[in-house]
Amino acid sequence: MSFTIVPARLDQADTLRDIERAAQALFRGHPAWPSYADSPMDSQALAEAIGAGRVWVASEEGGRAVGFVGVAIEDGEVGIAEIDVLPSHGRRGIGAALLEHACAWAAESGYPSVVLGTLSDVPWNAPFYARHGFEAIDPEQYTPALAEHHAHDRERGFPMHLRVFMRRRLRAEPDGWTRWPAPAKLNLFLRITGRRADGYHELQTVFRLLDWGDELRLRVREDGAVRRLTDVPGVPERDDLVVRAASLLREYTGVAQGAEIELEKRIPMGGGLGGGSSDAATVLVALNHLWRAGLDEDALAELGRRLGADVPVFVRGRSAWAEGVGERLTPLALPRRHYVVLDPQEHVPTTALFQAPELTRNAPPATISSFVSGETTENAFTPVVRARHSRVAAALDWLGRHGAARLSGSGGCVFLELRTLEQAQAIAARCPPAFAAHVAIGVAVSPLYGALGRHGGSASP
Ligand SMILES: C[C@@](CO)(OP(=O)(O)O)[C@H](O)COP(=O)(O)OP(=O)(O)OC[C@H]1O[C@@H](n2ccc(N)nc2=O)[C@H](O)[C@@H]1O
Ligand SMILES: Nc1ncnc2c1ncn2[C@@H]1O[C@H](COP(=O)(O)OP(=O)(O)O)[C@@H](O)[C@H]1O
Repeated sequence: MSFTIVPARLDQADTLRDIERAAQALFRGHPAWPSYADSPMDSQALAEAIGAGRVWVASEEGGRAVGFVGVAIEDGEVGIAEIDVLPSHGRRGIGAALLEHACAWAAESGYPSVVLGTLSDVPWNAPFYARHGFEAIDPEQYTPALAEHHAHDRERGFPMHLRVFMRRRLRAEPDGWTRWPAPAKLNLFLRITGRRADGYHELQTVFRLLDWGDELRLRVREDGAVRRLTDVPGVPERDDLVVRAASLLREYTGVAQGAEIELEKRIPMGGGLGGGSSDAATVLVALNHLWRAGLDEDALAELGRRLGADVPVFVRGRSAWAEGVGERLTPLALPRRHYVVLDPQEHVPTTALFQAPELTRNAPPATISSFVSGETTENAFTPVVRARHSRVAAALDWLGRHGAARLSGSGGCVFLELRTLEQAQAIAARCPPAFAAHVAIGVAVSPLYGALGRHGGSASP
């Protein structure tokens, strides 16, 4: 029997919980059984991990999920949060393949190690992980996250004499692939203050970067070719901003190398979350590093601006106040906030909206202080998009029942800002099936720079 390992889909969450339950049943009679049975995976946390691309399933031919692995980042290393295989499918190498998949993901992402908690006396636990290069961690050496897991296990009545935390040190992937995040953005407000001679609009906005987004895999090619290996519906290879970014960087720097690019798209395209722009910025920053092209941030941001108005903020990697067409940036320290982002799954064309006669394009300039005080939160596109796109209007209305819902960029995604993760999760959990909901945290510094640091570059923009 053959199987494949692919990112989990949200509609598989219940199946994964069933697999967990079936796998745990093997522990019946073991002293760990009561605490396992008492603490199944939290469904909202599982949905978020799937949405973040941190869960992979092993599927049989025909698509049935028979096992899965989920990871979380803790203290700068990757933790195996859960790994389960249906007992009926045990002893076929599925668990080993899932474990290796998670370790390869961690190595490509530049993490130094993978950790997990397991049972010392169960043959398919600690001895299995030891065969895969994991070593027991001395309790004296626990990281804060492991110490917390340990304390939590004790509290829930876990048999602590059998508890063992293990770590595997990683080496760079031998095939040369590296992984890089491309975060989404929200526009916390957007005002159009004028129109330039070239037809572009002068605007003011606040870009809030999120900890959630697309993921790119990059590998240097020595023959100078730039290739996208992933099909993106509606975007031919040569038009893809990732290919255009790589080609522009090559031409500008005269670097002889090329690149292979794979894309894991999660950010809805044309959703006002800046997905294509962020992908392009990630390619610029990552290939500048991998090709040792040596451009500084200003030069990369300028190349980014040639690709699109939203690219520079992702290159600079800080949530910011923006003016001009979005390239004049002032980093902004924003309070820690959580967001529910709804995708109404309706494509909203940016160019047509900028051309809409009813768009207010001569607003008086706002000030940073009027934004910080909470006075300025409007988005100039909202009335235009509401009138033209009924699904976006419905998403604004639904989310608006829970607070001050806003449009991001030219839409169609809409969002609500919340103080706590729990508030955001509770709203996302009630989201009608017509919209896709994501929960994300606003970040001061882009996760792209964390990845650059892990890959040996500078971790701060
Ligand atoms: C509205 C915003 C707000 O962040 O975001 P999105 O909704 O696209 O995410 C941006 O200004 C969009 O930036 P971006 O999507 O990079 O735009 P570009 O590719 O440069 O331009 C697409 C088209 O939009 C129009 N455009 C764009 C930016 C701008 N300041 N004035 C414009 O008039 C132009 O007609 C241009 O041809
Ligand atoms: N790598 C890419 N990802 C997404 N869109 C891309 C990409 N390359 C080119 N595009 C084009 O850019 C358009 C805008 O995409 P995107 O940046 O995701 O949305 P928005 O500008 O609304 O925030 C897409 O509709 C698509 O035609």
